Amino acid sequence: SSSHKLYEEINAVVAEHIKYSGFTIDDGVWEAIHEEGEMKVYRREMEEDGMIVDPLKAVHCVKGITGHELCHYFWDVSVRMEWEGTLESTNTVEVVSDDTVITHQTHKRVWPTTQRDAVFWSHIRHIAGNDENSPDMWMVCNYSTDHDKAQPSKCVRVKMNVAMVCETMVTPRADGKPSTREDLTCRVQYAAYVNPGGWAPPSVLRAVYKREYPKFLKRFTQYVTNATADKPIMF
Ligand SMILES: Cc1cccc(-c2n[nH]cc2-c2ccc(F)c(-c3ccc(S(=O)(=O)CCO)cc3)c2)n1
Repeated sequence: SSSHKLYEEINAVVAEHIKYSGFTIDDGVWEAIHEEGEMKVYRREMEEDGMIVDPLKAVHCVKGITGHELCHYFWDVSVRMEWEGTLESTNTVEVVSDDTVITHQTHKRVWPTTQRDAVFWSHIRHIAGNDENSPDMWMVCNYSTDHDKAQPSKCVRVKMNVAMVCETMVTPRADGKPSTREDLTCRVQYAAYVNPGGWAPPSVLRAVYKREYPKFLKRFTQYVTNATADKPIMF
């Protein structure tokens, strides 16, 4: 229930991501690392006590799906193994409410670094827009947390703060008929801050980020497109 002690942190993290979701990338510090069609991926080089923690931002435009659908599949742990290529295992350690779960997941090892795992709350939220300068958004935040049911493991635990923020554009039909998927466009903003939690060679980490984020965004958005193609639209 929303009285759960986590909600103070959840509300603060959500507010922070909403504040930065209108971000500008022309402030010179964001370096484009990948552009493919509508997908543009940026990073800024940042270190924290000698470790690479390069924040990442990506924007994408996906035809034929809604922000609600994209966030639903990003939040739904039961389908994560189908689209998250580097995932080795996932375990839901607590269901906080119908919009928040705490998950412990391990990722495949990236040579030569130690295998990583993550324990985080994952919260899905619809922010109803009331006018054009506060648009209607769906978002999912994945934020590291501790949990006594998360087994200690051989992995190095990452600290992460990830947000998927979506807006849906619906092109009105001339014939006034109900919208179809051709009339939908989902504008996606993905922000990820992953502290690897233990030392890893900077060159290896930067290469992994540069390779893995675009791959993940492409594979995940393709997954949602396929999963929703023959289903009624979830607005
Ligand atoms: C997409 C991506 C970017 C950068 C690195 C890698 C990667 N390659 N091999 C291991 C990992 C790895 C290690 C630890 C992690 F926490 C995540 C991680 C990445 C994304 C997210 S999420 O919240 O965006 C999606 C849910 O899994 C969570 C954890 C990924 N994958």
